[in-house]
Amino acid sequence: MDVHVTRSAVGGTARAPPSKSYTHRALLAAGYSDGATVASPLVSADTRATARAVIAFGGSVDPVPAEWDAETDAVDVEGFDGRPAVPDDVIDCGNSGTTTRLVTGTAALGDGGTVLTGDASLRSRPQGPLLDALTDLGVRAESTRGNGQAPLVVFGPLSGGEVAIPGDVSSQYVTALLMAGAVTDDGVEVSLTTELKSAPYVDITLELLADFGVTADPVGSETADGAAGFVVPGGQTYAPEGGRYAVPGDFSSISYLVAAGAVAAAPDGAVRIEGARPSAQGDAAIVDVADRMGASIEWDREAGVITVERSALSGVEVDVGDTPDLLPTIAALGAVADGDTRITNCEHVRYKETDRVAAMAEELERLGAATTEEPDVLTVHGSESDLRGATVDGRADHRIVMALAVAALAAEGTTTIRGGEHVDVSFPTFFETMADLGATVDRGA
Ligand SMILES: O=C(O)C1=C[C@@H](OP(=O)(O)O)[C@@H](O)[C@H](O)C1
Ligand SMILES: C=C(OP(=O)(O)O)C(=O)O
Repeated sequence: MDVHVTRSAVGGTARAPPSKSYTHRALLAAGYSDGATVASPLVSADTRATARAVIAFGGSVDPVPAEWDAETDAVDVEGFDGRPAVPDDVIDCGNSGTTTRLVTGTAALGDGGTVLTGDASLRSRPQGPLLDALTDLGVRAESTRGNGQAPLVVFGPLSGGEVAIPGDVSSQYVTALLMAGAVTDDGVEVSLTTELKSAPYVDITLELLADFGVTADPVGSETADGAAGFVVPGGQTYAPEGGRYAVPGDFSSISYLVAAGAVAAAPDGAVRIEGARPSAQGDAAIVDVADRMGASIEWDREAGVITVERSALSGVEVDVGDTPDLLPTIAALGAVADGDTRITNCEHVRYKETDRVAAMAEELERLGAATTEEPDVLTVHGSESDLRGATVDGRADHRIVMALAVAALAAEGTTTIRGGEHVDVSFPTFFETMADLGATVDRGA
């Protein structure tokens, strides 16, 4: 689907969608339990994939994922109580890396084989370190093509143990081992052979596990950042207090709304974002990044409200080691800001739905921005007056689509974004939300 976005001013109040990361974990944790309700889940393509996996392992999900819609404010899960059944069929993880990695961990617990696959993007993403770790733990875990990518075949059962894994490809491997490790007989101890990238996502896992009554800890640090590894005792039971877990708002999604306000809030107007309560999400760093670039931004943490006004932006340096999903947003902000925005420590951002470093460099160039790409640094040489509407390719990647839509708000004329439908992965109402804020958005053919 082509979406046409014309330079326009925005203003008013928007609500952050629920967090994708917490929703995946909460659904799977509810699957590991004997039953729990996930309140205010994100209803999206990726979270449906995790719910389908819970069903494949013998859980039940009400309403079923195919029937989730905008009115779905809670999902009741009857879990498989730590003992996943062997699925009747292949598990289709769609476009979702989180589903694939976390569910590979679940598959390892089964007393039989599980096959996982997904779309072309998913089948190009790295799974090798997780397969190797499971193999070291005595599980047969293979890529059918022998290239470390899905389709994957996993034969459990896993009883636990000690394992070493690199941390610089995906933190989701650690999350998978911790979530599954809690219901093994012996527990799992993971030691990191490299620095951990995307560390706040492991903090999200630890926070959610604690809310489900499961103990897991970093080794050698208070948080995932700087930890030498992680340990989760076995034989634990997943059970959230009161049988219910409520998902907080999503700061990766909030980043597009913050950026829209920073580049295009009407004079005398502001974008107000509700649902922005503090949690373990590293992507809350977008507030600080926008502030450093010169945006007028305030975050009332207690009320969970962010208010952004437009002001002149200038380039900054940002390390995205902890916050890979912010790269597209920061690159879009950088295109509008004056001067250079250097986004460093971003090699792992190349392993997402697409190579997001190359994608943002190339697509922003189409809009008139100059960029310089190095293996782990993206520099955007920004200047709002250079931006002109053009046809850009969203690369079948939700975050590229949304970041380009933000840049389009500040580009002269109209920008056509190919593949607008991919926002369904994490923020299905993105274009409605932008239109409600006053952006000129035409979702034509
Ligand atoms: O665990 C998670 O929920 C996620 C972890 C991050 O991936 P990596 O750990 O692979 O960097 C992030 O990019 C992804 O969108 C969601
Ligand atoms: C990379 C992402 O998700 P996943 O790894 O689950 O595909 C994302 O949402 O940006």
